[in-house]
Amino acid sequence: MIEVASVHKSYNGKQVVKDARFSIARGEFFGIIGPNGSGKSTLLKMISGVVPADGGEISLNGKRMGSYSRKELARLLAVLEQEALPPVGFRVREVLEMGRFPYQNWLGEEPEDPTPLIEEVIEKLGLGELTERTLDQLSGGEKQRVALGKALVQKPRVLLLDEPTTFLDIGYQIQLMDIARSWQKNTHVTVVAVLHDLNLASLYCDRILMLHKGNQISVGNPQDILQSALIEQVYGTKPIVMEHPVHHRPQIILQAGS
Ligand SMILES: Nc1ncnc2c1ncn2[C@@H]1O[C@H](COP(=O)(O)OP(=O)(O)OP(=O)(O)O)[C@@H](O)[C@H]1O
Repeated sequence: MIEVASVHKSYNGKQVVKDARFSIARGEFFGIIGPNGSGKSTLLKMISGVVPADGGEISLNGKRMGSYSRKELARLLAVLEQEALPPVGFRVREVLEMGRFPYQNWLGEEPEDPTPLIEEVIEKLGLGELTERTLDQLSGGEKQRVALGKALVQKPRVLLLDEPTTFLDIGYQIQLMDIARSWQKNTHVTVVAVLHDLNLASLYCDRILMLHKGNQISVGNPQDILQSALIEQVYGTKPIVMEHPVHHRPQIILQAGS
């Protein structure tokens, strides 16, 4: 359970996240949406502990984030962001093995052999043919799958995804989101995902937080949040919102301007 209470953050005197307050249940798939610069990544970075909040409190399982050691946090949280990948000379298998660092002693050993878990992730993410390649030999989409693989190998309680579908074609977007969701269902990991694509947010999230200029506009299920008038107010463009014929969730259809 993640609790965010009255959290705010400023850069150069400008508040970029203002009074964020919400909670995320264990095992929930929680989305954060909002226009460019609305504070999504900053909020995610505060949840992961990378960026300190200026005020308010974030707690995880009833304990303040600041009271966890770095190693404890690394076992609890994994973040998917491409910048988190190591230098390009590393091979894919080595990168996946790095996901086990939080569990290793100073000799690089851990009580249980992680190989079956690493093999499971390689298989689930279809990385089999890439394991001996170095990162500079991968496409943007392949790197994104490796970054997700490293995060899953970490076996976190909370998986933080910062725009996970960037660089991915529609097939891989769905594949990555499906993998995150099936992992969530099987392991009860809590997923917090910053998403630009409102249709993906609609299809995969249990609840969504909408931000606008650092303000928390609303938190609720996709039907509550993905309404045409609210989207227009926040994004400045009016979409048509229909019910998805298969999933019965909001489907956002963009309209070209005149
Ligand atoms: N390290 C920083 N120093 C100064 N300003 C920053 C820093 N990081 C973010 N900002 C500013 O804070 C605001 C929110 O940025 P943030 O990256 O959280 O937004 P976002 O909603 O994730 O945007 P995008 O959708 O464009 O990725 C922006 O105005 C940004 O310029």
